[in-house]
Amino acid sequence: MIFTQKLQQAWATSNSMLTVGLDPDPQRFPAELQGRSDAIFEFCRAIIDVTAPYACAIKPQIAYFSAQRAEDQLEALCNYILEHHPGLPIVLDAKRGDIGSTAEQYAREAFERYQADAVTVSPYMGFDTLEPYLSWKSKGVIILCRTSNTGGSDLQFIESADGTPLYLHVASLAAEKWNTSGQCALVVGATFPEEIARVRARVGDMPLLIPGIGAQGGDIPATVKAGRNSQGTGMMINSSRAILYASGGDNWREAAAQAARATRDAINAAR
Ligand SMILES: O=C(O)c1cc(=O)[nH]c(=O)n1[C@@H]1O[C@H](COP(=O)(O)O)[C@@H](O)[C@H]1O
Repeated sequence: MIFTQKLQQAWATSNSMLTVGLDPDPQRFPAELQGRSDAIFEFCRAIIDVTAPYACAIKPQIAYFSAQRAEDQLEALCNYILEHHPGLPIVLDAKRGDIGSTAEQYAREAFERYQADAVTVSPYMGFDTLEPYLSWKSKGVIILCRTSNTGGSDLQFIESADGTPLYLHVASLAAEKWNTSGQCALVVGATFPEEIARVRARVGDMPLLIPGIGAQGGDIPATVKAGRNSQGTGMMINSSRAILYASGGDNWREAAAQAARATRDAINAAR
């Protein structure tokens, strides 16, 4: 199923716009998993199982796996999601960006090796570096636009002669020129609701991946009001650490489920 369709269905069936981010840090794992060679898989599998009812997507961050030499565990997790939670889109957060020939390999990595439904990419090197991802017609290409970190302003706020900041150029290009597959989305940080609204005004109903609530302190009602589309949906609002590490004790599964449910409900209350 194509990415946008899978996402639409997930929004509807789970009544949720929460994306659960997988940033597994073994140092923060509960005691029962310490020292196990499959700890990353088991931690993430449990998190997925308990949070899936409250989520519209799962977003594994690839560096947390590759830094631990655990790409095999990420592969196994993606297979697990496809088998046990087939309605849940997998967003591989890799933030790739390189010349076309290399991008072809990154696209194969995301869409073949990990079977992701979508991948995050940087637009910094221009359209020809995005084309290899877009040639996978059913796959989502999620383009960095206005990132959640403070340093994002260093480049994203640079203005062209008519006063338009770079991040809005990215939004316009994504909506008007680059979206050849109809599967593009944009990353906009919850830490900047005003800019979310400006991006939404430029891109119609295009999906937005919005990290920055939870551990980064973004305001949920302001985010939802700024980012919802004409259907009252249109957002994958990501929370990673606030869910993964809601408790370091024996009740870590229940605490993660509770955090996911509370976040889903807070998002829905603002719709
Ligand atoms: O693409 C992302 O997911 C992303 C974009 C962005 O602008 N800011 C951002 O924090 N993220 C990711 O969101 C995750 C952090 O989420 P929290 O733990 O909820 O703060 C990490 O995987 C980041 O790489």
